[in-house]
Amino acid sequence: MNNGNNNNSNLDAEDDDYIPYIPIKQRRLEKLHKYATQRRVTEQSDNNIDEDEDDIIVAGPKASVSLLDQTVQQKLANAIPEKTEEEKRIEEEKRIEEAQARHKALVSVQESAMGLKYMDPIKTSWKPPHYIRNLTEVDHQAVRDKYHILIEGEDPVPPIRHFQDMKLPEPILKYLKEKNIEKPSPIQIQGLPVALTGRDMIGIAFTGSGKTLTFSLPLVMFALEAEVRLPLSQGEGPIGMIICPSRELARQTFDGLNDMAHALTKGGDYPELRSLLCIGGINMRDQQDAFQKGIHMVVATPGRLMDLLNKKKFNLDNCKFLCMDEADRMIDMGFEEDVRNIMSYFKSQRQTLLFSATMPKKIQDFALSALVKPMVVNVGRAGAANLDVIQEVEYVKQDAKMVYLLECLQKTPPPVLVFAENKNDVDDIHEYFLLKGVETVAIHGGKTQEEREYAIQSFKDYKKDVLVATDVASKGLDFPEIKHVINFDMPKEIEDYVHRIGRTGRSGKTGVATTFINQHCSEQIRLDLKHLLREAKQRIPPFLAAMEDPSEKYGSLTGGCSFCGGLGHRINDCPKLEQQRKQQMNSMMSSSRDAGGGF
Ligand SMILES: Nc1ncnc2c1ncn2[C@@H]1O[C@H](COP(=O)(O)OP(=O)(O)OP(=O)(O)O)[C@@H](O)[C@H]1O
Repeated sequence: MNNGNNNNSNLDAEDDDYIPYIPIKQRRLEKLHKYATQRRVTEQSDNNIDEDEDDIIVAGPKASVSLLDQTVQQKLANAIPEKTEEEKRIEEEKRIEEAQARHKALVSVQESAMGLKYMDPIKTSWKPPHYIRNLTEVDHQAVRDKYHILIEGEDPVPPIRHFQDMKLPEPILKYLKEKNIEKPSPIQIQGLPVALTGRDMIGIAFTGSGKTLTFSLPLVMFALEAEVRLPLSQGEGPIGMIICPSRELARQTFDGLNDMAHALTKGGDYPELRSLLCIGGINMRDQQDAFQKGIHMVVATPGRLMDLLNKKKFNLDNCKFLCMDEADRMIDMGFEEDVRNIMSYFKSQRQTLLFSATMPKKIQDFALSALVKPMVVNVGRAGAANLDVIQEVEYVKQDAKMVYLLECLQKTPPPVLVFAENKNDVDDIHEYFLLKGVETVAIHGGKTQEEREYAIQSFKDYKKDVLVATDVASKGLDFPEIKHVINFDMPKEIEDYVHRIGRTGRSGKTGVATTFINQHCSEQIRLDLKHLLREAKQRIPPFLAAMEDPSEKYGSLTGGCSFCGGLGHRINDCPKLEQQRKQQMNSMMSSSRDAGGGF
């Protein structure tokens, strides 16, 4: 990216190659502590302290340790009581988490370079009605308790149980009614007032629980307020932006925004609000009208957005609202660098909202330092599966999967969604179903945009009974009435599993999810799955029940791994963290090689 701040960009890039570095001072102290403990326990000489090649403390006889260090060692040996295994484990976990959290933030490069930190949230003119404001915090908490809403953050905004009390324009209330959205869902009860007041927010709630409306409606209100104050003209805008990890999800969110905007112009004396969809594979000329009159809202995928910003098709000078949907998935899918770069296009403070059904602590840490007085609104454990989904896990041998898949289609009436990890499998299943006379469509990254849109639309319109897809379709897509999700294979990450099965059991309806498992899936993911099933009070099949359980080793695994959210392990054993470290190490080694430097 060339944004006039190359140095900063380089700094930023370095941040992304970040290897959790433990400062020398800390390593030394840890080493000293280890040394002191060993001395007390074994009473051995200190010749055998050092095992690591890169230790800072010099290995060898005591004579080679400085007097100062010897004094510190002696003090530590006398002062620090020996820690239990549990204490050490907790300490180690904390250290890993802190190392991960450092240098990861959702701030623009300039802001971070200038040390700029916003202290107060963005101001909107929206306020809860006085009769809600007059209630006590105890009353508000009673509402939260009733709907199992957990919040964190200073000056909490009150929850509101009825759309009618949210000061929404009449046409919006009518629109919601027409869509059979009568009462706010728990995430909306708390999330809508938070977003409408302009507060930064992390919103976590089950798949299918109405998160999209929680951020889309405030954006429409924000854009409306801005337009009423000072109408946009050509080349201006956007006022706010939603970033989604996939094209399909972006389109769905875009359609929702447009529906609300049309409801406003159709049903009342409200100005026109224009939105722009920025995704790969569509022709921007088709949206020339929005460009010409000024754009209020943008819905985009990160890559395409970067492209358009680079080409100066529009700018974010007046953009004051940013929402990242499926924020954790976006970072996991490798868009972190893009997101950072996008941040550098903002010229002033914005309201930032992050939403997902799965939000491991690493992503919360990534964001929290950049959010201003944020409120975290949480309905259910982050990463927990939707309890309206009946989860069935079956052991199916690799070569029996295709035939058994056909049999599985009989479990429920259509529509059925089948997930497979790779494109070839999707194509094979698609072909097999067509041969068997099943009305099927398929989507994956190798299909053209037209093919993808045709598949989604014909499935949504009930013209096709089965959609076979890679994970593209798992994130946030809202297909009404899906009866059954079949996982032809288990995804590599438990969050993807939660998102996949969350395509059914939406807005309070029950659905079934069947997952094929065999020896091809890793032990780690099987353990995470076992814990997830247990948490959701689902049947655990014998081959998972028989697996050795690490919770026996550690006592309780409440909350699971704080890095990836998997329930079957702790951060110390996290395979994803390990993989990330390896990647970082590789990229550092290659950049070091490129620069002709040594390690
Ligand atoms: N308060 C409500 N009452 C009834 N239905 C609702 C309500 N809010 C949203 N819906 C409907 O529920 C469905 C799921 O909502 P949505 O797509 O926002 O879920 P989500 O939480 O974003 O799920 P995911 O995590 O999969 O993205 C949509 O069809 C939406 O129209």
